[in-house]
Amino acid sequence: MADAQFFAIRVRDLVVGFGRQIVIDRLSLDVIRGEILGLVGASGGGKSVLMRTIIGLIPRRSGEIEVMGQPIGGTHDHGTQSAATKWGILFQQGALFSSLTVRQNVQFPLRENLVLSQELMDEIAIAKLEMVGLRAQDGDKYPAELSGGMTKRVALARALALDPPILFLDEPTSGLDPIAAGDFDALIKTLQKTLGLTVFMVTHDLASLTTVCDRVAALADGKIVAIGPMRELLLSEHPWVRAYFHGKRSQMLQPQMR
Ligand SMILES: Nc1ncnc2c1ncn2[C@@H]1O[C@H](COP(=O)(O)OP(=O)(O)OP(=O)(O)O)[C@@H](O)[C@H]1O
Repeated sequence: MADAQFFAIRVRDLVVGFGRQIVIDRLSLDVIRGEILGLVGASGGGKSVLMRTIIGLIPRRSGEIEVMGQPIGGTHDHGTQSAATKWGILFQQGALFSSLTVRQNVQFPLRENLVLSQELMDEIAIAKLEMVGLRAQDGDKYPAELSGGMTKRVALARALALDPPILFLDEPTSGLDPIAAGDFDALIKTLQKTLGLTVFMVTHDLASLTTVCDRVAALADGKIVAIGPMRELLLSEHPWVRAYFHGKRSQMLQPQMR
């Protein structure tokens, strides 16, 4: 199907809720292969729920989801678990295993999913650490010995361990200072270009949205109310999108965007 080659993620009429609360309400969204899509929305608006549902970690009430041409969840429950391990995922609390070294953390998905010699796993770990801008010797450190920026990079190296075609990032720059956040953004952009990765990124970071995202999608009232390059989002008439990008705080931060 031509569409499956063009789109990395296709979501149709998705409904997700908890008890009486409907969080995602007949939402549709297409993510193009090779793009970095930024997802914005109010706190508690359902961004993480949407991401986790796409990955197959949260059940849906109705709707269709396809990731890299494969249906997620629904009646194919055996596919759910493999989807979560097959795609690279960096959660907001992307905690590393504190009792494992950096190298062992990066190797964790390899151990869980493949049978490889220790030598090969060590080579892969070094390659992944270098890919995210860390040194081979950082592999001997424990998570408690890392800065926030290094921790995110190790979590990213772990997410890349199985060479996923798609990365899911939940607020990857939260908690980083602006320089570390900018460096992390540049790394994501480099990975997109060099590995041809598709990136689905939940973020509140206006700098990330303007500098690395090819398109931005705005989630409000359980739906995608605007989607397009940042310059188009800035022209959106939707009240929530206007308030988000043209509110006092955004204007203070982004005078050049007006
Ligand atoms: N497992 C769950 N059980 C019940 N309710 C949940 C569950 N997960 C999320 N919710 C609810 O779904 C809504 C959306 O939460 P979600 O974490 O997706 O928001 P968000 O847009 O990612 O917010 P933030 O920007 O603050 O991280 C919230 O009202 C939350 O309480």
